[in-house]
Amino acid sequence: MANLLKKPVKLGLIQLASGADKSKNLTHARSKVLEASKAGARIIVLPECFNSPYGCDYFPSYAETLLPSPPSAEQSPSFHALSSIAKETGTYLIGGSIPEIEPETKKYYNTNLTFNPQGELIATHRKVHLFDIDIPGKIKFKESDILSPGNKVTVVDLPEYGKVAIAICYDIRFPELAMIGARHGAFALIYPGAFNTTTGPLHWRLQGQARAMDNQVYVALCSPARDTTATYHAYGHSLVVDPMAKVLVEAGESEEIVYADLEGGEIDSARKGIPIYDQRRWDVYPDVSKEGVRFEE
Ligand SMILES: NC(=O)CCC(=O)C(=O)O
Repeated sequence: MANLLKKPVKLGLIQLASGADKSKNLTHARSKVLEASKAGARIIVLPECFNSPYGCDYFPSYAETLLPSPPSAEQSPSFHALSSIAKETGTYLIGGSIPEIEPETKKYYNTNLTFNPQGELIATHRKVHLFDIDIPGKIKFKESDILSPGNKVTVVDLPEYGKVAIAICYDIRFPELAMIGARHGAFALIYPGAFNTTTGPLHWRLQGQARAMDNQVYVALCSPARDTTATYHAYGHSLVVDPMAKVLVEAGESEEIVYADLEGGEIDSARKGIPIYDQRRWDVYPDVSKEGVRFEE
């Protein structure tokens, strides 16, 4: 069986407490990434919209320009902060997400930036499925009022370890995306996210376990800490699930870093024990990971 994860690695999820001040959020993110790297984490994840409050009212005022790449420090302070933190700590930094504005079209996106230990940008993922829901009396949210969707699947190679698939929050509800990532060799599906206090208790853990169980890979969900003074109350509960769908670690609601030690053997033994990965009936239904998958915007 292919060794999807080449060597064991400690994953760190930073359940960051962010506020309205972007530069304070960036400084704070740096101190937490330093803490995680000192604890041995070599792949570190930040939450969705880690440098701003989360909400349609905030996307335009916090949006940064990422093109042409690399952007200047004025165009994207978050790009430069993430790059230098990754380099300073010598870690892979999956930089949650930030609101992005595309300079030519003026379209807004919810965008992840991922850096290698040299501080080089190695992936971007624009949230593909926008969070548009309306549960009467509970929560109404329409990202598509402001944001445009991304148009690609993101699988990135971290040469020392192997591949990870990256997507953002609501993207986790679409198992096709996860399956494509897994079938393109990812050892982990990583979701910076910000579920809320209505859907979080119902589905956050379940979604993480379902994607792990379906695909027999590690799954990590990284949330902001809950701030009840903010307009959007993030669920928290950042967690890591193993390839047998067992929750290895789960945060509470406050700021916290959670860690998990990932090992390739766990993927192999899950797939050997319950061989669904190789029992697919592509003669009965199509393989979504094959036809027409877009890896470029
Ligand atoms: N930020 C998001 O995409 C939230 C998704 C969410 O809460 C859900 O239930 O799905």
